Amino acid sequence: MDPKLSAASDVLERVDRRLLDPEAAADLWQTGFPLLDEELGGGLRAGTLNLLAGAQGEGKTTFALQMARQSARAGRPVLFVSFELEAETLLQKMVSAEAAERSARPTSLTVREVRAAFEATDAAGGGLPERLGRHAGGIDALTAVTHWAPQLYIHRSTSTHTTLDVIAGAMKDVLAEQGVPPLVVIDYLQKISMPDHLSEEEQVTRVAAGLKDLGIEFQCPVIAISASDRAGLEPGTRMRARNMRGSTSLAYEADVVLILSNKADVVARHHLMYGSNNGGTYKDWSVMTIEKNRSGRTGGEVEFRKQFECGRFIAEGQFVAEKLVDERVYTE
Ligand SMILES: Nc1ncnc2c1ncn2[C@@H]1O[C@H](COP(=O)(O)OP(=O)(O)OP(=O)(O)O)[C@@H](O)[C@H]1O
Repeated sequence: MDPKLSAASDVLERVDRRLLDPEAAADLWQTGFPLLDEELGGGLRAGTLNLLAGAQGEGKTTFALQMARQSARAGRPVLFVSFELEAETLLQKMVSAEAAERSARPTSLTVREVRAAFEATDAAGGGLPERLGRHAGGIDALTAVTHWAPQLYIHRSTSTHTTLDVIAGAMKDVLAEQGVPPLVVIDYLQKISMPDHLSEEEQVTRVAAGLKDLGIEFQCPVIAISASDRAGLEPGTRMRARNMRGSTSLAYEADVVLILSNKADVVARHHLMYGSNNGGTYKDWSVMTIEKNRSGRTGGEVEFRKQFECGRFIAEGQFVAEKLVDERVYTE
């Protein structure tokens, strides 16, 4: 019988077996952002395509890295497909984020300091422990990262060579080595190599369908960052799911669509003028809108404070209390 064909009774039995076996992998991956997990009905699900889009520089890579770190820390493998940044750059952000999370102080080991240690431009000597050990929390952060680092696989990808098949091959490799499928992160979807004769719309359609298939085949979640179309980058526009490049097919294939916006750009004008908060602090927050959500409520708005100098968002977050608007209230 086709292994993809199952009687509902088999499904119930499978769930029951899973519940009784503490070793069996759960089908939910927590994101590390408790409010987002709540909105998603517990976390990211096996077999889903989860898109992350947003304004330029608003922290898409940072957010995705944080979800990757959460999974690795929980002992579950991650495949990070990076078209944008070198593996070392990603790790620098993660070491800094780890230090910040462990520190009660508002300032902590910054990405810049970690980079100086990695690149030996810090006027210190020795290897990583000696160089990071000069900073408060440096050794603890390095120890923590070293502990979960075997779970994180980084694929340095290029738009000329990294096809869906290459990504599937990397997923197979991780599965073979770890015995369980990885959480997959793609940074970013429109970079995946496709035959040149296809239009961009066709390329994006096939990539989205292919990523969804991989999630189903390997029974893992796929998180893909999406680039914005020109309209979504226009000043005066709030990016929406429809502004993802190749959007019709993307939104159709996706199970979850998350959009990051700068709070100062999307909060209604009266809050800026009369609210207890002000523009200066609103810009320190990113609003995440849950524009599509197959397993829960759609339209949820949660916000996270940025700490980009330490390569992270503060994970606790809060629900957005203010009214948000589609048009930016001011442009610079
Ligand atoms: N060392 C640092 N200190 C402070 N801010 C930084 C540092 N490195 C990067 N940033 C800022 O952090 C922000 C988030 O970067 P990130 O790469 O996560 O955003 P993104 O939305 O993925 O960006 P893009 O649209 O360029 O792909 C950017 O605005 C970037 O300028």
